[in-house]
Formats: sequence, structure tokens, C-alpha cells
Amino acid sequence: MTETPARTEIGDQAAYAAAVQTAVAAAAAYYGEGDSSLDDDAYDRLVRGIAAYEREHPEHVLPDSPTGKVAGGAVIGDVPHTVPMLSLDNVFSAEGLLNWAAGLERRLGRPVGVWSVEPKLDGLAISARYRDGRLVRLVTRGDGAAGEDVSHGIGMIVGLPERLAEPVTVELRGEVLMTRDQFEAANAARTGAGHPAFANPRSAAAGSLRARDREYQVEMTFFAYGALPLDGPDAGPGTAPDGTPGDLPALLRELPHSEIMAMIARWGARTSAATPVGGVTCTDPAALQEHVERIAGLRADLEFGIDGIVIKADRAADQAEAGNSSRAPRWAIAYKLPATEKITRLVGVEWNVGRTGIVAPRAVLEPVEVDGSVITYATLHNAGDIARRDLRIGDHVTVYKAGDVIPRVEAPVVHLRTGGETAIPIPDVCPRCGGEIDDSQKRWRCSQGRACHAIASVRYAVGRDQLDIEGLGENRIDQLVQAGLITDFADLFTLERAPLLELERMGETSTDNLLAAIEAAKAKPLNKVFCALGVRGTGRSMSRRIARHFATMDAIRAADAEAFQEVDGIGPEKAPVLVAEIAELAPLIDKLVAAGVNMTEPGATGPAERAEAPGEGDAGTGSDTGQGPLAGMSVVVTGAMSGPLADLSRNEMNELIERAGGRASSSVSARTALLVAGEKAGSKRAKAEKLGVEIATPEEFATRVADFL
Ligand SMILES: NC(=O)c1ccc[n+]([C@@H]2O[C@H](COP(=O)([O-])OP(=O)(O)OC[C@H]3O[C@@H](n4cnc5c(N)ncnc54)[C@H](O)[C@@H]3O)[C@@H](O)[C@H]2O)c1
Ligand SMILES: [Zn+2]
Repeated sequence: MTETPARTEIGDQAAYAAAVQTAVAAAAAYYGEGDSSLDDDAYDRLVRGIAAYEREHPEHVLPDSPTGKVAGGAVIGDVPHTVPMLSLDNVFSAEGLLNWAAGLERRLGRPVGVWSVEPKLDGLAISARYRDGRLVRLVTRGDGAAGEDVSHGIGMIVGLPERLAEPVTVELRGEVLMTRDQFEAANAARTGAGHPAFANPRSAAAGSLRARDREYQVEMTFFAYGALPLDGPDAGPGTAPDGTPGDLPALLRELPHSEIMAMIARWGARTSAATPVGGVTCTDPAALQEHVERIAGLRADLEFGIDGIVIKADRAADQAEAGNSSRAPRWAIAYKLPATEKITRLVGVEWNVGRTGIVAPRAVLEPVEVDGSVITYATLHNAGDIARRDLRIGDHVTVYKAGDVIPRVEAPVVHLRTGGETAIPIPDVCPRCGGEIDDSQKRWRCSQGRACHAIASVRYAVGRDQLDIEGLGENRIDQLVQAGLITDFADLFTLERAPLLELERMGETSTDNLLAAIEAAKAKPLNKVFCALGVRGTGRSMSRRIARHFATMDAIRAADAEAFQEVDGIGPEKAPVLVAEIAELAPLIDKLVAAGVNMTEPGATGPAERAEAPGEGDAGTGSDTGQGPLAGMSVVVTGAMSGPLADLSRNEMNELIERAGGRASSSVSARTALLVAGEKAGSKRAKAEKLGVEIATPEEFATRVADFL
């Protein structure tokens, strides 16, 4: 998060005029049917570009410009608001937040007594008008001065009761949104009725709220974030609710925001208090950031979207004195969080088979950065899901990711279709073993079940780069597995002649040739045997490196994650995965050992021998490359160093890398083994992520090269 977020560069007046037109059209779609062609990041970049151009060329400002207007000036309404429904100004960092708080206190000439912190719900603003406790009218925000009547939505919105617990006359303001479940249900109903899917929960809420006649039912959710006297700011007494002391309009003018929120909840309307991120108050602006981070940390687990955190001066007097600009209140600010949703293209679909035979599709995307990481793959649940959402190759799709959740494709952006999109190929046989697919359930399975894995893993093990056993073609392997003669490739080494001869198409000669080829494979070097195990992430060359480093299978099995990291190209993320997988393969390896398969690498000395004979190339000095924790690794450094490395210049970092046995390089490529990425790492980090290069923080890296610091 930076204080000056990216913006679209606008070079001249013509480009400016075009940008204004694009933004107005996008905002009209966004606040209207919800079907904008831009994702929020792209829209915000464009508007920031427009604003920057206008600062340079005030004489070119067009009246249509979205800057400084509620809803970008793109919507109008015919139901006037008694008090304008405004937008919020933004900050993007801890520093920005503190500056804003300090600015507000300067304006007031005193500290803000109490701050409230609450989630910024990602839906659309609504005014809900209650008279004597009955919900009588729903109005959208519109241009802030007047909105559109959407009272037909009454009854479809959870959290917005048709009758409150008290007979109050009041206007509730809040956000209407769809939870993840409501979104899925709405899309199922909508596509079921033959309409294109909504692209995301926000547009689904916007589109559903405005649609009058709909042949299917949808449900939405309301969260209140404020209350006003219904009959305007100067409404007198006479609307006092039973059970609430005094006169309600006066109370709403005098009570702090946090108490008004508690009162709304008591009346029975939903507030964020019903969620894990309910509003809190604090008195010290320095504590605000902690609350911001707490809410941001819970974001991925919420069942609804938030796009930021709203910080407000809690006290009515502070709010009244600070007042509003034409677009936003001065007593509140939105701390924006990075977008969790982007629009990108679906370039392909891969079908993978899990260990138990589940056949599942995976979307291949045009790489896109979402919430701080570059995404190229996303889950697509199953074939039925693809059909239901009518996804096509070449579609623009909305992709969602937050925190550690697995990225997923939400929906196609149907109005961006060009006609060149093509159907997603659906496999008719198992993509791993070629067996039949059992499609009787939602989740497809290979009819071979776990044998699918056996067939595929034996095929891999006897391949040319592994055990290279001639005479074991795919059909032969299938036959052996089907006949129950083998369940894994270790069983090959104990095959007997008689049962083989009973198999179809197995004569004496081919049987003897096969047995001889299998016998010969027992003498393969460790690197081939290890490669045959099919441990994830260990292809030919990695298997060679592991075998050379450890020299024996025993040493490999005894190695912990730390020991694995001494192997060129194995980092702190991969090492524990390797250890776990090798442990899981213990029964298979035991079988291989028992069958007499070679378990040593010719010519290699293991770590134990090296430790006993430290004479040649003592790692402690690390003077010659090829020794030390970074042996043979090409390492790139980017961003600001921190922790124990904070004071090192780039040059000193490079020297450190070389002392530890590595090669320092300035650009990330497929050959890069490690990227040390500090704060403010930019394009190098993105590139490394795209290439799957291992990334370490300065602190992690310092631990790794501690002996050389
Ligand atoms: N994709 C597009 O084409 C497109 C077009 C226009 C706008 N947008 C998006 O909409 C944003 C601007 O929209 P905006 O002007 O509605 O402002 P906003 O959504 O950034 O902030 C103001 C709104 O926040 C809402 N809100 C949520 N929680 C709140 C809380 N706790 N307290 C007070 N208000 C709360 C209210 O509805 C309020 O009107 C842009 O940043 C952009 O990302 C996207
Ligand atoms: Zn299969």
C-alpha cells in the first residue's frame, strides 16, 4: 500500500476527453445494472489520472468530469434526500491515516475525543425510511442529492426488517450487499432463468435491487451505518419512540455514532456488530492502525466483501463542527484495502487428477495481480459448474482472492464478449490414465479410482528419465495393474514368470525380455531411482542434485528440512514438503530396498563423509563459489533491506551473497534461484512470482546466511 497509488497517464486534451467519457460510462454501468467493464482498480486509476490532468490543465476541465462528485456524477434520481448521501475520501496507508486525523484535529482546534472504526462494506448505499416503526420507502444514493425509489426491494433484504422493535420514525442509512452464499444462489437462479451470470456480489446486489420484475427470487443483506431524523435535520419532537427517552431527532443529533449504532441494533436492524468485524471505538489516533490491521486480517474469512475500513469521529459535536465537503464528510475517512477482485482473461482450462482419482478443472488465466500476488491459476469446481456459469475460453472473468484463500473464478463478464470465445473442452476420458470417467456425481472421478494413480505413477517410474525399463508400454502397465500383479512400481521387481505368462499377449520371449529389463533396472544410479519416486518438484535435474548431495537413500531419508536446503535450488518453502513426501513414501522405498534396488549414487560423497574430511573446500571460508548455503544459486536483491541487513548497501549485499557461495545478479530470470525482496519490492517481485522463483524476506535471508554476516 502506497500513499500515491498508480494512475492512468493522460497525455493530452483528447486523451483527457476520452478518459472522462470512459469513466462516466463505467460509473453509470457500475451504479446502474452493476455491469461495468472496468474493475475497481482500473476505474480508480483512471479517475486519479483524470484528477491529475485537471490539476495541470484546469482550463480543460469538462463539466462531465467524475472528479469531486458523488457516484462520479453518473447517476441521478427523483427522490430528494433530506441530508445529502455523500461518498468518502480515501487514505491508503498508516501514514495517510495519521495525517488525516491530525488534519481533522487541526481543523477542530482540539483532539477528537473518540474515534470509531468499522468495516467499509462493499455494496451500495441505501436510505431506508421508517415511519412509526414501519419500513415505508427504500431510496438509492443516486447523485447524493436525490436517489431512485427501490421500495420494490422491501422484503428481499435480510437485516432490514419491515417492522422495527420500536415505533420509531427514522431514516436508516447503510449498505446493501450480497454474501458469498447469496451471490452463488442469485447466480444459480439467474442463469437457471436463462440470464447471464452476475460478475460479482456487488454487481449482483446493484442489479438485483434495481430490477423490478424478476421471475426468480434473490436475497440480499443490509448493514446499517447511520441514522437520521426522517423528516429532515430540523425535525422537531413528536416522533419520540416508546422506550427511548426524550425526543429522537434530538438524540440523533446529540448521541455519538457508536451509541446510535447500538440503538439501531436494538431496534432490530442489522449492523456490523453482528459480524466478527463489528465497530469499535478508541481515543488515541495512534491506536487506529491496529484496528485497521485487525479488520484487514479478518477480511478473507468474512462471508461478505469489504473494500476498506471506515474511521469516523465518534462524537456528534466533532462531526457537526468538521462538516462536509460537497462530496464527502470531513469527519470520516475510508482506509482503502487492495482490491480482492480483478477482471482478467480465461486463456485455458487444465484437468488434473488427484491422488484419489478426482478429476478437477483448473482455470489458466492471463496473469493478474490481485491482493499483492500475481495469479495465473484459479479453481473451477467441476464440469457442472462450468456449464452452469457458461464460462468460455477467451472470456473476461472476475477473479477473487483474499489473503491465503485459493483464487477462484467468479463469473464471466458477459457484456465483454467478442464472439471469439470458444467452449471449454471437457475430457471424456481420464486425462491421467485414459480410463473412463465416472460423472455420476458433481465431482468427477477416474473410474480407476486409486489405481489411476498407480497406473500413472508406474508409467512415470519406468519412463526414460527414470528407470527406463523397455517393454513396459502403457497398455502393459494397465494390464499388470488390472490383473492385480502390481500396485506400485516396486512390485515390478518381485514379478514372477508364471503369472506373467498367463497374461494375454505375453509369450515366453517377451516375458523373459521384460524380466531381464526389470532386473537390469535394479542397478540404476540413485538419482534415477529417486526420480522414479515422483516426489513433487523433483524432476530429472533436481533428482540428480539431491542424489549427488546425499549420495545414499539412507542419507536422503535421514535429512530434515534444514539439510535439504543445502541442496542447490531447495528453499525453505520446498524443503519441508520434500521431507513430508519422502516420509510418506517410506513403504514404497522399503519395498525397493528389500527387492535389492541400488540405493547409492556412484562417485558422490554424502554429507557425513564430507564432515569427516573437511580438508578440501572447507565451507567455513566459503572463498570459492560452490560452497556455502547459496552454493550455485543466482540471487537477486530488491526493495529496502531490513532487520540485520538494514544497513547493508546493495554492493555489500552482493558481497555477502558471494561469500555464502552464490552469484549476485541484478535481474530476475528463469535462472534466478532466489529473490531477496524487502519492503517496496516492485516489478522484480511480480516477475519472480510469475516465474515461480523462490522469494525470501531480508530477515529470512539473514538467517540463511547468518554464518557469513
Ligand atoms: N468498476 C467501476 O467501473 C467503478 C465505477 C465507479 C465506482 N467504482 C468504485 O466505487 C468506488 C467509489 O464509490 P463511492 O463513491 O460509492 O465511494 P466509496 O464506496 O468508496 O465510499 C462511500 C460509500 O461507502 C459506503 N460505506 C460502506 N461502509 C460504510 C461505513 N461503515 N460507513 C459509511 N459508509 C460506508 C457507503 O455506501 C458510502 O456511500 C471507487 O473507489 C471504485 O472502486 C467502480
Ligand atoms: Zn485415471
